[in-house]
Amino acid sequence: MKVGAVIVAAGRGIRAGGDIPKQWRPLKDGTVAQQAIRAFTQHPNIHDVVLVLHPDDIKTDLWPREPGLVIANGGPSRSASVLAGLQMLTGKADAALIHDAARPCVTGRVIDDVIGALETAEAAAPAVAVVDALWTGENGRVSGTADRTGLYRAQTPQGFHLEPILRAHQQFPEGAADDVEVARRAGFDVVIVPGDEDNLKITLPDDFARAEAILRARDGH
Ligand SMILES: Nc1ccn([C@@H]2O[C@H](COP(=O)(O)OP(=O)(O)OP(=O)(O)O)[C@@H](O)[C@H]2O)c(=O)n1
Ligand SMILES: C[C@](O)(CO)[C@H](O)COP(=O)(O)O
Repeated sequence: MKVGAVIVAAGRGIRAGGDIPKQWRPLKDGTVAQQAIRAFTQHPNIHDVVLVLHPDDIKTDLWPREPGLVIANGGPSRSASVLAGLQMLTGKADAALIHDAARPCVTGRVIDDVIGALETAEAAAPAVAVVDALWTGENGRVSGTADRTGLYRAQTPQGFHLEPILRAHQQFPEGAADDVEVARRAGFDVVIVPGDEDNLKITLPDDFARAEAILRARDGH
């Protein structure tokens, strides 16, 4: 099974603040996106990597010119960006791992587990079980509680066989929170593989320091 990767990096990182989109901010010995990209370009079982960029970023020097990267134009939603990336894998891969450029701490173990699950599963994605109590809140006060049984926090990379997920995204183009949601709309069976608490999505300003500490601890410096 030939596996490709789609790294979606066409967002604007509004919640993270800063002068440039979060995926282009410095992180350890590169940028946020570069750390995510390297996890896939340096993985022995990933053959093609597509980087999906916002049109405003393509002509800039913000994005890393990593060797072998194929570039796709992102769209107005994450789903649209994913579809653009998947289309660039047509004819090149049997399966696709779809990953947020905003998740720079992804490990080879998570990538291996998603690829391994695809040997027998229609789709596979990493997640961590919810272990905290869950509330609803209004105006700074608890308005209710919710049962956490069976709830997971989804991560990426989310893995699929290429043609089915491409068709699913074409069939269900309206925004979805993730690719598993699109796959479920198309009736796929999705296997959960163990996620990683360190595989955070950089979303808010404080997340950069946490990701930096994770990467430095992993390398011992
Ligand atoms: N139209 C979009 C929106 C998001 N993404 C990518 O999808 C990933 C997850 O999205 P999110 O964390 O929400 O990133 P942003 O949309 O940039 O963040 P914000 O909502 O704070 O603007 C990111 O790597 C982002 O670059 C994308 O490729 N195309
Ligand atoms: C795809 C994702 O990272 C899975 O948890 C998440 O849904 C992205 O959400 P965002 O609002 O686009 O950051």
